[in-house]
Amino acid sequence: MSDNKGVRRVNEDLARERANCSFDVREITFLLDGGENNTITRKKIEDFTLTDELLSDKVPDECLSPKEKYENAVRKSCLFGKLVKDKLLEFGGLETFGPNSFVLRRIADAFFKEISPLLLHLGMFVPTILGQCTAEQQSEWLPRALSMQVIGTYAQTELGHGTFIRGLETTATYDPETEEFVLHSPTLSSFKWWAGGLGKTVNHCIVVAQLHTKGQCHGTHPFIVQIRDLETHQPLPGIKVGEIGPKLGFNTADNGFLGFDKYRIPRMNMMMKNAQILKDGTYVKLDRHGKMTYGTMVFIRVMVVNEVAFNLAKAATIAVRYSAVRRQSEKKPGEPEPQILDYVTQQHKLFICIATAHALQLTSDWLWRTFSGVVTDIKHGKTDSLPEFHALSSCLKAISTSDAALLIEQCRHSCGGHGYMMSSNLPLIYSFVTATRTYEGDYTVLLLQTARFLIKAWEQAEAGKPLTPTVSYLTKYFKDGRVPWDSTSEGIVNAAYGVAAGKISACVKSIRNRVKTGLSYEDAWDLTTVQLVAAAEAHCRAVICDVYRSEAVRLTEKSSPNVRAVMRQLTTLYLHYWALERIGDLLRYSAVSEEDVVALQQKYEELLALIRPDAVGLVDAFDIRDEILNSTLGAYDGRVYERLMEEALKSPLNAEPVNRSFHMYLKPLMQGKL
Ligand SMILES: CC(C)(COP(=O)(O)OP(=O)(O)OC[C@H]1O[C@@H](n2cnc3c(N)ncnc32)[C@H](O)[C@@H]1OP(=O)(O)O)[C@@H](O)C(=O)NCCC(=O)NCCSC(=O)CCCCCCCCCCCCCCC(=O)O
Ligand SMILES: Cc1cc2nc3c(=O)[nH]c(=O)nc-3n(C[C@H](O)[C@H](O)[C@H](O)COP(=O)(O)OP(=O)(O)OC[C@H]3O[C@@H](n4cnc5c(N)ncnc54)[C@H](O)[C@@H]3O)c2cc1C
Repeated sequence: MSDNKGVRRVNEDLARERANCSFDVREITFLLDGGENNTITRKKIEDFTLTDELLSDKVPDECLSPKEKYENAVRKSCLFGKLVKDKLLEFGGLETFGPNSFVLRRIADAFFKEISPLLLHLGMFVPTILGQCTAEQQSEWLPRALSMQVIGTYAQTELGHGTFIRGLETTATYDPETEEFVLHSPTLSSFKWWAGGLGKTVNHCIVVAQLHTKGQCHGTHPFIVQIRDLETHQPLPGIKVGEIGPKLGFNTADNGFLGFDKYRIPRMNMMMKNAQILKDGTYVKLDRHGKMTYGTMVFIRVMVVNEVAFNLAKAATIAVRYSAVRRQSEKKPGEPEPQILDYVTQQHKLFICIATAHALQLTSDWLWRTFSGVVTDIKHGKTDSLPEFHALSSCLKAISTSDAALLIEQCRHSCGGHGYMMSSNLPLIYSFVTATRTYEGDYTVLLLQTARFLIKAWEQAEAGKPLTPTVSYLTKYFKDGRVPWDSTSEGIVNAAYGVAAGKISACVKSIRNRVKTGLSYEDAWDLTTVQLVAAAEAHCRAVICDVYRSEAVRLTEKSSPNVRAVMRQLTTLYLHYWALERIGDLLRYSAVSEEDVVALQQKYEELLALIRPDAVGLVDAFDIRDEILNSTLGAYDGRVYERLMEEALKSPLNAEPVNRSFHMYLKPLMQGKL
């Protein structure tokens, strides 16, 4: 596969796909990056960070022991941290990145095949200092955290409780005599469990604990707690800390446990932006909304939507490129084996992945802008937009993580046996993304939070009160009756809102009927939760369809006709896919007819055929470098079989022709001497 100058050639099928692509790939890259300048900046950063020799591992990470893997991840995290500090700050300072901090996440994937043990430091420790500390506290902690003298994590979840924050058992009892809090873990179930980096890496953590003062409990509050000596790294007296053991993924994140035995911290280590303890132990509540201490979780839920969109784009890139290279079976007797991308079933598996990566990325950009507005409101003392934003970010986090995990697994299936290889990177991408469905709020629990908001919104609509933007559609669909059917993209989005409204209405009726039978509201709610989760999902799907369609139209207003055409094909494919997936709901809540369903299916199959010639161009437009993709199946040049063999030869089992187990066990067994 090399020409005589030693330059590696691109696989011929991939080269042909690229030659036949109908549009300029760079144009879509610019759209996805938010403009050509962002692409230029990203590429510059990638160019000077991804050349480092520390990227290459002689032995694949997956062949190392858990301890070696962790140590390698710490080594790389420190080098990555230094690189960020030295080179990127030189490049213009972190502030110049803005939403481009996503570029850092992208680059980080080239350094860590799994997770950096420092992810929680930058991902949650620093944001919580920014969101929960007073200005004075920030000036104490932020410089130390940013210069990595203090390395931290976020320890909220306990062995006994993750979802139910009010049920956390760790206590922080104020002692006015010494002006200290006494942290204590009264039970085994109160041990902190899961925090990333806690097991071996961090020296500080944010601990969420029940605050007691003057004999009263004031609920959960965050505290900054030093847990290890800065010089020796030994756990401090009164601290019991360790790592929780192997997991499905996240195996380099040293998730940990932590218990306190009457451990004392200074009063000022309580994060005091939203509530304070005065020296004499008086509790002062500053949070007028009541849930401002949940702020870091909301921030991460917003970040996670972008995170999973990017990971789905990686999986789609791997699977589509591989499907263009891989040939299998025959369509007609005697014909050459086709590229597996030519099977319509394969297109059905993969093109929805490309479209969903776009849908989630554009929705994430929109969510980020909405979030910035909410943050500005809060800075001006306005918290009215928080309930709606909590409902919106909760359902988008739940649906995006769940859809992405399912589709990444579909990408793996679509690569057959080779997709099962760790070197394809699909198992690691999946193990990372499937965790996002649970952490930062479980899927069902978050959809029920959204449902709570939707039911209230329905009641407001009934009472003729004004509704906030994302639920204003309820007024339109308030009256019973089926939504008219119209097979245009706009018509499908309207029908999706109609379905959501129909489901919310059905939930309201169920709850009310159950209450009429004498049940309490809580019991009636509980019995209706299957429908409530489905209603929240329908609402969220309508929002994603709406945002994706309108954002794609807006972004392509000035695009070339071919780019506009292919972007339109993808949005239409996405809307048809979901209309067909939820056809039962449409038959129940809209006027769609059987002929309309046939037409939807036919149009969907036509779209698969239209997108087919551009599939490789579309994944190339994600512009994910080989170092970041980290995949034998998905590299730009398509040298799939060569890479699979190269990686196989790196296996430690291939370092010697005969393994010692032959002499120890097999031979004695063969000779009847065991
Ligand atoms: C939502 C809950 C389940 C609520 O439970 P309850 O019903 O018990 O709540 P309450 O009674 O307390 O309150 C009800 C009331 O409050 C409203 N509410 C609830 N939450 C909020 C909120 N957040 N904002 C606003 N309002 C809120 C709710 O609507 C009700 O209102 P009404 O009464 O009016 O109806 C809650 O308890 C909960 O959230 N549980 C989930 C727990 C959770 O999420 N835990 C997270 C632990 S930390 C974690 O998991 C970390 C994971 C690892 C993270 C890795 C980060 C990677 C991400 C990438 C980031 C990249 C960073 C880049 C850095 C780099 O360069 O690398
Ligand atoms: C990889 C990973 C990393 C993590 N990192 C951190 C970290 O750094 N810091 C940290 O503090 N935590 C962390 N967590 C913990 C994470 O936040 C919790 O696991 C998550 O919030 C879910 O809580 P839980 O485990 O208690 O699940 P549970 O709440 O016990 O959920 C179990 C089941 O019960 C259901 N359920 C629970 N409550 C309800 C309800 N009210 N109604 C209906 N169904 C319900 C859920 O839907 C689920 O099916 C991490 C978790 C993972 C997997």
